Amino acid sequence: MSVPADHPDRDREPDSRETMNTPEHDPVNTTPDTPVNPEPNDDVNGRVLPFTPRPDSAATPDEIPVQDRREVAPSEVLDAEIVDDEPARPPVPVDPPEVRRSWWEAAGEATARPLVAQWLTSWEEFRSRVRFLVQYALHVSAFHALRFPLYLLKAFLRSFGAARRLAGRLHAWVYDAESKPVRLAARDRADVNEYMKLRQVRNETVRKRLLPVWLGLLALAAVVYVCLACLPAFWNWTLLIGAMVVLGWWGAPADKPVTGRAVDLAKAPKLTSDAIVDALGALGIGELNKKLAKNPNAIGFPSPIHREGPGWRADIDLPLGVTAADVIERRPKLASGLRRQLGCVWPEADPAVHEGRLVLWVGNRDMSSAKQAPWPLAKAGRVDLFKPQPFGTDQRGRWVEQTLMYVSGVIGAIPRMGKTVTVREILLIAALDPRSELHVYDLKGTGDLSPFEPVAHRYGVGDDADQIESAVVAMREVREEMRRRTKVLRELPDDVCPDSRVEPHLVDNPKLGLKPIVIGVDECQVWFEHPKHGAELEDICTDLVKRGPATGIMLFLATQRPDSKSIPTGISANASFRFCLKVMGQVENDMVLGTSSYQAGIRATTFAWNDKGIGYLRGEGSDARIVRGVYTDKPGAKKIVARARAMRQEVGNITGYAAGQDIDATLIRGSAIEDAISVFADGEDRLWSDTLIARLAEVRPEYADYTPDTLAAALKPYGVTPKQVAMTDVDGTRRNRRGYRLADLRKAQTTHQK
Ligand SMILES: Nc1ncnc2c1ncn2[C@@H]1O[C@H](COP(=O)(O)OP(=O)(O)OP(=O)(O)O)[C@@H](O)[C@H]1O
Repeated sequence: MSVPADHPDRDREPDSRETMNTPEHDPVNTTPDTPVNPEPNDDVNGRVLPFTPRPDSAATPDEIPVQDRREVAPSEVLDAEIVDDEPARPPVPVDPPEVRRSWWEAAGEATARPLVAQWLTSWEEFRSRVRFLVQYALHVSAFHALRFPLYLLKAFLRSFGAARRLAGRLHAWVYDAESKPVRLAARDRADVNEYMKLRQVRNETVRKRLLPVWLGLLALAAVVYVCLACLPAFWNWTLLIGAMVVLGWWGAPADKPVTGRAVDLAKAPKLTSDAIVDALGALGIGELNKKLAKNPNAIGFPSPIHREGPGWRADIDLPLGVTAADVIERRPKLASGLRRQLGCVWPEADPAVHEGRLVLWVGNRDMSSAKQAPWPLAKAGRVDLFKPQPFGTDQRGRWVEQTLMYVSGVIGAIPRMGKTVTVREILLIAALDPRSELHVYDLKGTGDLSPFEPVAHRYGVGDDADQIESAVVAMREVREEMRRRTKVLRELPDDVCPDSRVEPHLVDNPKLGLKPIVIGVDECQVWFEHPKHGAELEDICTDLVKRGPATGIMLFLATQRPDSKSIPTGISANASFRFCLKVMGQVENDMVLGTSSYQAGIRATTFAWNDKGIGYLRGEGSDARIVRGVYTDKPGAKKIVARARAMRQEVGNITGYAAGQDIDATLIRGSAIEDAISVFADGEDRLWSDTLIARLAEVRPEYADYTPDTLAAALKPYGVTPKQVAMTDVDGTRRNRRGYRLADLRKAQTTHQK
C-alpha cells in the first residue's frame, strides 16, 4: 500500500497507537527484526512486511505475537503509513496468563459420582438383576439335572481314556520326560560330559519319583484287597464304577467336558477409547479427520469409559468444530466402525455441556431384541393420571415415566413402526384411571383399538361418512365441554383452584364435572384431510391442544404422515408430548419433535427398520430421550381393559358408547327435506328427482349414491311423495318425469316442524 506523495500525512510521524489491526500497518504477529524477505523490494509501492508465526506454531516464547490495544478510527486507517523502523515496543502477551485453579475451585466444579452403585438405587434395576440371577440358577440346575444320567454314562465310558492319559502323565513324570529333549540334544552334539551329567541327574530324579509311586500303588492294592475281602460284590462293583466315573469326569480333556453348556454367553467386547477413536475416524467427517491427522489425541474422554446398565458408556469431547449431530446422523457407520449391531449403538448429544459433547452408549444387545421388563401395569395396578406412569424403557432397560395429565401429544412415524401400539398404550394407561373418560378413534379402521369398546365414552372406527359425522358431533361436544370447564375453573375461588387448572381434588368433586378426558386418535390425517369436515375438526383439535390440557382434556394424535396437512402446525407447535418413531426426513422429524430438533442431533431418521416401538420421547419440559414403548397385543389389551371396566363399574363411570348411548350422527346433517328445499334456485318451483339428486350431491357428497327411489324413501317420513312434473328438457322438449314441487316440500316441512 502506498500513500500519495502529496498527501498531508505523508511525512507525519506515526503515532504509536496507530500501528495495529490494519493490513497497512505492522500486522498482528509481526516483529520487524525478523523479516521473511530480507531484501525488501523498493520497486513496489510499499515493503514486504515481515511476520512471525502464529501463536500456536511459535517455537519459543519470544515468538509469541504481541498486540497493542488501540482504537483506530476508519479515517486513520486509510491515512496510515507503513513504517519500517519503528522503535521496538515492549511485547504484550495476547493470551491471558495461565491461572492455576486452587484445589477448592476444581473440586467445586467436579461432578460427584454416586455413593451407591446405580443398580442398588434403582428398584427396577435391582429387581431385574435378582430376577436374572434366580432365573439363571434355576435354568442351570434344571439343565444339568435333566442330563445327569447321561453325564454318568459319558464319564464312565471316558474313564478308560482318562486312565490311559493319567498313566501316561505319571510315566512321563516319573521318567522325567521333560528333560528328554535336552539330553537328546547333548547326545546329538556328542557332548559326552554334558550328556553323562544329565543322565545322572535324570536317574536320581527317577529313583526319587518311583518311590512314592510304588507306595501309592501298594496302598491302592491294599485298599482293593480289603474291599474284596470285606465288602459284598455289589459294593465292590459300585465302588469300581464310581471310581471310574470320577476318573472319567475329572480326567476329561479340557475341550471336551462331560457336562454340556447350559447357556451360550454372547460376550460383548469391551468398549475401548481406541475402538471409539477408530470408529469416529471412519465416519468420513472431514473436520474430525483433519484434526485427528494433526493430533491423534484430538478426541477427548472427559471421564473414563464405564459400564452403565447392560452396556458401556463413553463421554466424548469431539474435536473443535465437530458437533454431536455430525456423528449421530452417521449412526449406521458408527455401528459398523465399532463392529456392533445398529441397535446396540446409541450416540446422543449433551447440549447441556456443549455442542461437541457426545454421549455414546453401546449396549450388549440390540435394543429392539433385548427383552423388555414386564410392564408394571400389565397385571395389576390402578393409575392416577396426575402421577408419572411407566411409559417405556430406555436403552439401559430402565423405565421412563410420563405424566399424561396436562399434556396433549403427537405421535408420528412411517407405517408399521408402532404408532397404533403407542396410542393403545396411552389409552390403556388412561383406562386404568377409573375417573377418566375415554374417546377412542381408530381411523385406520382395522379394529386395533376395539379392546377399548367396553370402557370408551366415544368410540369410532374407520373413515365412513357416518363415523366422521359422529366424530364431528362428539368433538363439538368436547369443545363445548372445554368451554364449560374454563368457566367453572374461572369461577372457582383462588384458594380452591390456585393454578386455574384441573387438580385432583377438583376431579374428586362430582358436582364440578371435571374428570380427565383422554382422546386418542389413530391416523388423524383422515380427519384433517376430510374434504367437508377437515377444517372444522382441525379447528376443534387445535383449540383442544392449546386449551384442553389445563381443563383436563388431553388429545393424542398419531399419524403416519407427519406433514403440515396431517398434523396442522397449530397442533404440532403446541403439543407438549411428542413421540417420534422412525421417520424418513428432517421435516417429519421436526414436525413431531419440534423445530430444530434435527439440527440439535435428535434424529428419529437414524432408527433402523426393526426398531419397532423405539422412538424419541419428548415430554413436557424434558429433553428428548430414546424410549422403547410397551407392546401390548389386542388380547393383552382386552385383559387390561376388563380390569379397567371392573374399576369403573365400582365408581359408576361407564358412560356413553360403553353404556350403549351412542352419538346421534344425524345431528350433523340438515334434514333431507331442508336439503332438498335449499337446492331450488330462485324462481324454480319444481325439479325432477334426477336434477334434485345431482344438486344435492354437490352440496353433500353422501347424496352422490342416491337414486330417485332412495330420495323418495328419505323424504317419505315428511309426508311428501314424488309426482309427475312437467318441465322443459335441455333440448327444449317438454317432458313429464318424477319430481317434486317446491310448494309441496315447503308444506311438508311446515307440517313436520309442527
Ligand atoms: N413397543 C413395541 N415393541 C415391540 N414391537 C412393537 C412395538 N410397537 C410396535 N411393535 C411391532 O410393530 C408392529 C406395527 O405396530 P403398529 O401397528 O403400531 O404400527 P403402525 O405404525 O401403527 O402401523 P400402521 O401405519 O400400519 O398403522 C406391531 O405389530 C408390533 O409387532
